Amino acid sequence: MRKKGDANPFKKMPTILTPEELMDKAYRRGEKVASELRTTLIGVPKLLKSRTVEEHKIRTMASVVSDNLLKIISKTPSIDRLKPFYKELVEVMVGIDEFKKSLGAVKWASDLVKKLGNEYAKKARRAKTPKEASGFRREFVGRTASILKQIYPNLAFLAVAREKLKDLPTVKELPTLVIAGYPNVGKSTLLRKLTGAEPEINSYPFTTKGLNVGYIGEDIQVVDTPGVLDRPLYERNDIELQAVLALNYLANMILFVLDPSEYCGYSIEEQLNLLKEVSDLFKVPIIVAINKIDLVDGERLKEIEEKLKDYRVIKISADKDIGLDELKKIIVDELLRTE
Ligand SMILES: Nc1nc2c(ncn2[C@@H]2O[C@H](COP(=O)(O)OP(=O)(O)OP(=O)(O)O)[C@@H](O)[C@H]2O)c(=O)[nH]1
Repeated sequence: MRKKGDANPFKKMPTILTPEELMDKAYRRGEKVASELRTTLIGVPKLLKSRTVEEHKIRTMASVVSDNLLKIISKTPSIDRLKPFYKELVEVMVGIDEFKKSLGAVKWASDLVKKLGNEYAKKARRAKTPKEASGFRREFVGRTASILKQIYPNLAFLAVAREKLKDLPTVKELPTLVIAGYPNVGKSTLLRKLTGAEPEINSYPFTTKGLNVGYIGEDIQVVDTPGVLDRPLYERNDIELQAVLALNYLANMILFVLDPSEYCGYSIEEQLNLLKEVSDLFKVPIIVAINKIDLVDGERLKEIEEKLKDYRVIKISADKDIGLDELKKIIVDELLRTE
């Protein structure tokens, strides 16, 4: 079986501190180390004592700042190694270039603060007077604060990016069926019936409803897309469209659900137009499920099937459990075969 891949890779990104918060944290840790040291250095000559205290203060502050920045980088997934689905969404939501640039700036600052920490710690250790030792420490603090100020825009960008990206849907790296169709045609009923359990609800960029994800056994992922693939594309702005297009990287097969009873509130013509759009947009096999067959007579069904001659069609009732075993078999055969 294929590796399942993990959850949304941005979930692990740490909270990004502001420069002030980070300096504060470093300062407090430095003070703590210094006060602990002072108690162990009672009786030590004044110059030696202040050299030691300042050196350790500098080293502590440098590593708090440098490690904190480094943690942002190590806990952020490498953009170049992201799955195409996530990569596409990062591009749409925050921009890959700016994202990489900001991480680069953070790395630069982390390295520089570490280097300065070493330099100033050595200087403090060799200071000629206690005043000079504390002067070196103050200089180090000033330079560190100004480095952090310089990367403030990058940190702010990353904080916003994290906020947006941490809620991306959790999808696994499995053969995936994407369900499309107008609202109320029976998509979520079908998802529930196909996957057995209540689907996991994930948010999805630029929609209010999100993605619902379920699994057929351990091998197939089924994604329902309320608010994403359920209305004509011309009604969407560019950014929404790109979020729809990102599904191209997720879908191995589309199940388009059609409601022949039109109780969903959309005419057959409207539904066929959306089907045409979806099939033009996605370069993967499409199956059309004519749902709610319990609500229409045979004559009407024939008429509709006639209009779907170009598609692979299956007639079902999600609610009344008609044709679902056959549909499931088609999905499993198709997805595990094309894998
Ligand atoms: N009679 C009948 N009703 C059905 C069938 N399938 C779904 N329904 C009903 O149709 C209504 C809409 O079904 P949903 O599964 O919520 O539709 P949806 O497409 O997920 O709707 P959105 O979440 O708004 O996109 C519900 O009241 C279902 O009970 C069916 O095969 N026969």
